[in-house]
Amino acid sequence: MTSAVDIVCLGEPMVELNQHEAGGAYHPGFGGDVSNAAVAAARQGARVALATALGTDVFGDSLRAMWKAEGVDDSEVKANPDAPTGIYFVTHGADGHRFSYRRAGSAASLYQPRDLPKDMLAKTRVLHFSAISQAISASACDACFAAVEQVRAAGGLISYDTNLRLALWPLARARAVIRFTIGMTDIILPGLDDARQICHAQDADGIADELLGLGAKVVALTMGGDGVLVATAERRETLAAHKVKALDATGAGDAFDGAFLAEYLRSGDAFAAAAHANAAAALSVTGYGAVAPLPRRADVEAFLAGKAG
Ligand SMILES: O=C(O)C(=O)C[C@H](O)[C@H](O)CO
Repeated sequence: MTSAVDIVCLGEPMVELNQHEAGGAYHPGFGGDVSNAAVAAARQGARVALATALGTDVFGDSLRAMWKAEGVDDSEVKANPDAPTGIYFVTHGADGHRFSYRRAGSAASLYQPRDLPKDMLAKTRVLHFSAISQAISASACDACFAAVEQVRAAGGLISYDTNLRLALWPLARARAVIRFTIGMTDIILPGLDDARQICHAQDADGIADELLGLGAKVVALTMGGDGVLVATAERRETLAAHKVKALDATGAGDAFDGAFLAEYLRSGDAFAAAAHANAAAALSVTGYGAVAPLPRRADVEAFLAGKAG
């Protein structure tokens, strides 16, 4: 019997090789946007599971070991002996971080609707996935839509990050799929740069209006140094960004997503959840890699208490 979880994260986990300094060594870590969000939520106390597939290789084994240590449920992660686990490299330049993928034909990209964990999806409170989960292949995209149908039929919430990666698909297709998907989501978590490519509006308020108009119930628009705009049909608030010494923004949006969902499920308050997630995301950029610097609940609370005091 599948035990109930709070959040099922659907998408591709990967091993990360992060070059901290130009010309320097690549440091191993973990990535994959929804896996990052899963760990971020677990570190805030949520019960989280992954729905995906991994290769039966050392990279897949290391992701499973990491999830075990983090308390993330991998019981529904398929093992595919015929396809590899994806990897990606992170390099840093004057214009920020850059990703180079080695993921074509990965086990996660071969994921199909029939691989979905039906029982788990019927019980979860939230399904979280992203446009990367859809961009990696047609079958993975089909699995996302099938999962949305199953979770909505069972009364769960749909959370979606637009994570636009134009190395994976062309903008016209991405925009069409993302705009259609937003119509099925309860919680939409875009970054401002993505939103400007997906929406007609270019200013934060106009983007929030457009996303609510497409059907989202809660919008949390992350705007880097300009903070976060949180909007529902009834209320709207901008939270200022926290000033921290930023080293690597890889996965900052995923840190926000996971912390937001964990806190939203705890309090039912999107504005309190965004304040918590805003602090978690700020802390996540103070170290290298998508997963290692993700803060725990105590870190976020201490940080916020320090700000208040
Ligand atoms: O870009 C991707 O597909 C990844 O999942 C790699 C990173 O971990 C992710 O982009 C960070 O948000």
